[in-house]
Amino acid sequence: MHEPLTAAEYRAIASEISLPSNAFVDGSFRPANAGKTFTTTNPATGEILAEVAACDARDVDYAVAKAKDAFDDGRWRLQSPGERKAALLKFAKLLEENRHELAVMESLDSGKPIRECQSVDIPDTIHTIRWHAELIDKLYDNTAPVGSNALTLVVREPVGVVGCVLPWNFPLLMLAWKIGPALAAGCSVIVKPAQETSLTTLRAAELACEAGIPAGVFNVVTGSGKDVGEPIGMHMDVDMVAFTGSTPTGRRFLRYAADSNLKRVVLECGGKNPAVVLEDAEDLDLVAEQVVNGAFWNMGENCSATSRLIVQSSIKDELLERIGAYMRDWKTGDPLDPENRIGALVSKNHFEKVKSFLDDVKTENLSVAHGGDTQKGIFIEPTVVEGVTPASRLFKEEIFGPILSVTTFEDLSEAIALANDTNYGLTASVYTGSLRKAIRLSREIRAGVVTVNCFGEGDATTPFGGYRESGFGGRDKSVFAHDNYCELKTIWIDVSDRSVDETIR
Ligand SMILES: NC(=O)C1=CN([C@@H]2O[C@H](COP(=O)(O)OP(=O)(O)OC[C@H]3O[C@@H](n4cnc5c(N)ncnc54)[C@H](O)[C@@H]3O)[C@@H](O)[C@H]2O)C=CC1
Ligand code: BAL
Repeated sequence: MHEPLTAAEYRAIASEISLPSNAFVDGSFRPANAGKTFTTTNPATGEILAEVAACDARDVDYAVAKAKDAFDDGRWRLQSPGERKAALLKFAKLLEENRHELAVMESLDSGKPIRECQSVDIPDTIHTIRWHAELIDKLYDNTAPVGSNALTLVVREPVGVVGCVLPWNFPLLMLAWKIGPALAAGCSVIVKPAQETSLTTLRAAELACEAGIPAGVFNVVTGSGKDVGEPIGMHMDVDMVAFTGSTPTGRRFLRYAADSNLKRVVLECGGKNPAVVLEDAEDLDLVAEQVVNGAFWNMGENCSATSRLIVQSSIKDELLERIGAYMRDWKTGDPLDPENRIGALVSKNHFEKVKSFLDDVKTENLSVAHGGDTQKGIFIEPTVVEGVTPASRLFKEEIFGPILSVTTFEDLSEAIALANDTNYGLTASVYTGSLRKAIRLSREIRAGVVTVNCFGEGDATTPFGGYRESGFGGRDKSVFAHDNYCELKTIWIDVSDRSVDETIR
């Protein structure tokens, strides 16, 4: 269904593509109130793609008012689950019909390899919208076991107006993780894409409207974190914020909520994710393949990226050799060429941040086992660094780039201690031939997702989110995400027989 095109075909789409640039509010595109714009560029070439509306607090006020009107008059939330499902399924169908255009737009705006956009970002986005659409007419509300004098209903109701504040690393997919359950639940949304990557979000809002999701329900306000993100966080009529991004910005949303209306906040933040490889791992080729995929998928610009390889010392050299062999398939270059698995980093600023970790390799006298080249514009070759200790910045800080650090251990207790030696707790993977050790590691590592003998983030049915500074307030994906966007209401109906003298409780 998602057949890949050739590089020439993708480039032809890129040369003809029409790029949205205005905010999308109440069913139509509109410039920023103050008429300001910011430039979005293709990070792989530096070419200017579009001048996008630089909105501010007044635009946020306008969009929130429209979203609140839509929520209050019930044009979406009061539709039956079956009707909302039908509109969301049509939205998914339109995304699918426009998948090549969306994949190219995503790649141009973010530097992501088209091969990933076409095989992961776009199909997973569509699947996420479909999955939440399909869920809503299969969920039953509850009654509580209160006895025969009352009937109690425990019902879910949509939380209200939701601000979705998004990162630049998976622009469409993170949009789907938030708006899939939010719209399915009957909420209205104000989406703030990252400034680096606004384009596909704007196009998605247009397609949602075409699919019959009523005006005012899905709004997009483009601009900076300060000018748009903060006013959303502080707004008295925004009932909830769903955020994916860095931990420092996540903290800000908790402060905004405390300083405004105590809005609900769900945060999906950073990670410093370990892959723990024991000497009894059954297939070191499979381990190498999975570790390479975990570390370098999306250039390591991924909150779940494997960034710390924690390997038993007896097999370190052999595993690194096999990792080197798999890395040969990971070619760096033009993101629109499906042969390339490593594209450009998202921006010059981000490139400088990632490159600073390579500078640490020199100052800390660490050894580069593979890669390390930064010579091509803002491209960084996948890199594996050996001999990293817990004291190193490479071990402690989220790099969000294609750099994998390697640390060795002698026994299981040391492996667990190293894996947990972080303030984060998003994902981890463990590789062992022993079921007992796999289960022990899975239970002892403090992370929201642990994969055994593979790397991954689960699928639409499984919750995604982190322990400690990786997350707060709820999970993305699965039926648990649906609950994030719902209030629980208790309705207590007295059915006691008043003809007899009975105490009414
Ligand atoms: N967990 C994840 O998926 C992500 C983690 N990151 C991490 O964060 C680092 C920095 O990347 P950034 O783009 O700066 O992430 P960020 O956390 O600052 O940005 C995420 C979103 O928050 C908004 N935002 C920024 N400052 C804000 C503020 N003061 N108030 C309200 N909203 C605000 C941004 O405009 C964007 O839409 C990366 O190097 C990476 O380590 C970045 C993106 C995604
Ligand atoms: N990998 C999906 C979640 C994230 O990177 O933010």
